[in-house]
Amino acid sequence: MSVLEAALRSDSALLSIAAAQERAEKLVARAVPGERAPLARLGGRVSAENVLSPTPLPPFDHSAMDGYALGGVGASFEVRGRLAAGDAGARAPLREGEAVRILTGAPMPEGAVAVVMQERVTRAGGRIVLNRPPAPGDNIRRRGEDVAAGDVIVPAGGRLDARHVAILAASGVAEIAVRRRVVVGLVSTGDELVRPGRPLGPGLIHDANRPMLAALLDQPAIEIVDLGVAPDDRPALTRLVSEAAARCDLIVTSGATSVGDEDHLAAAVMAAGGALELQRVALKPGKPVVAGHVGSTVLVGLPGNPFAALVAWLLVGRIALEKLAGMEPHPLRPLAAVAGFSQGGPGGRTEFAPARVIGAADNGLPVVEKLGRGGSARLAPLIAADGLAVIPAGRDEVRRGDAIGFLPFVAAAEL
Ligand SMILES: Nc1nc2c(c(=O)[nH]1)N[C@H]1C(S)=C(S)[C@@H](COP(=O)(O)OP(=O)(O)OC[C@H]3O[C@@H](n4cnc5c(N)ncnc54)[C@H](O)[C@@H]3O)O[C@H]1N2
Ligand code: MOO
Repeated sequence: MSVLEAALRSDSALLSIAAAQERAEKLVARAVPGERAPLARLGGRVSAENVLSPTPLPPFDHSAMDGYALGGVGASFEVRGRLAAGDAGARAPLREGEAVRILTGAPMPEGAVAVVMQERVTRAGGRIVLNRPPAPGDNIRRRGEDVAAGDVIVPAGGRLDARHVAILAASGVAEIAVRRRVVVGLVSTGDELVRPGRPLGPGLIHDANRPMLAALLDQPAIEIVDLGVAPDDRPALTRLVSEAAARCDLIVTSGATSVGDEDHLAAAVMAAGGALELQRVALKPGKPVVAGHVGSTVLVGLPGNPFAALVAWLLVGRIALEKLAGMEPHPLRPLAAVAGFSQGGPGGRTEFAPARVIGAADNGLPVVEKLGRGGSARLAPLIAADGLAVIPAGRDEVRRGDAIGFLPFVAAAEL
């Protein structure tokens, strides 16, 4: 038995979640390389460069309102001409006592001190009288007040969404460097697994983990490779892991991580020339999660029980994926919440349990109730849950009203 196998099989001390996250990050030497992508393809991708605005925003001083640009600070003005959005600009500077009819977005004429909204003037023939004079500078949007030319408008390592696309488009940038999609291979292990849609024989169950992970990773920054089910057979699993390492940046397996006779993952990783550098994490459920390398490919081995696989992925696996994707890994941070239940403490592991928000405490924090009776194989409680209650390791007990953590599913869903 190798030292690693011995460590896996002993009841040695557990890695803290923070230590496991640090190791998961260190497993990744570098992010995947970059490529160029147009605006229409940026949603959900990760920027690979600090993008500088080639132009100030707004590019020229313009009116924020429909009204009149005023030359001077008087109470009555002679209206001379009209400026609309898209006009190149006024032919002559405004003089004291003159105003120009101006529409939102039109360039400010030289000499204008403010724009008055049309609702605040009385127009009589060719003149306006101000009901309420504006302060100097009112309703003028200045060139560069939003963005100066050369400002970083999109930082490297950000997950891009509509906000980033808006500022890039406004700056006239049509494409940027993004990380190429991370190729993630998904493998389920176990002789008992049957693809959903096929009938079950005696002793068999449907594979829930691979479809679950595929749904979780169905994101623009990721290309999923479905590697199917590996049997409980060391040579077959070794072959599959070797082949996957040649094609993928990250391999995510489930099952075969624990100490049973058919738990072959650690041995298969070693036989494929790899090594596990993370195992036994203080997670409840999810303790048997492992991670390591096969060549330059990172491998994350999730426990077989589906809820344990989900928790181990969210807390440990996704850290490696974020680093590969070119992001600064950001561990999920539970929100402050209040227990709506009482129970014994989780011992040396941090407990995650399906939970629902049932109200607000006097201090405004959400009160959460646990759903189901626990168990890393149960899925039904997740359906009625809003997220996961988080009970930190080391608590002796949890009493109704105690401070606990809460991880909403919405926060956990995205890379
Ligand atoms: N003696 C010990 N036994 C176990 C320990 C332990 O510390 N000592 N840990 C338990 C914990 S905790 C978990 S979690 C499981 C993890 O086991 P494995 O990762 O080795 O997973 P398997 O044994 O292959 O499967 C466990 C369970 O999950 C079902 N499974 C597996 N894959 C799937 C899938 N793709 N979809 C749905 N269900 C799946 C499998 O049939 C088993 O019922 O080990 C405990 N044992
Ligand atoms: O911790 Mo296991 O991961 O309970 O089911």
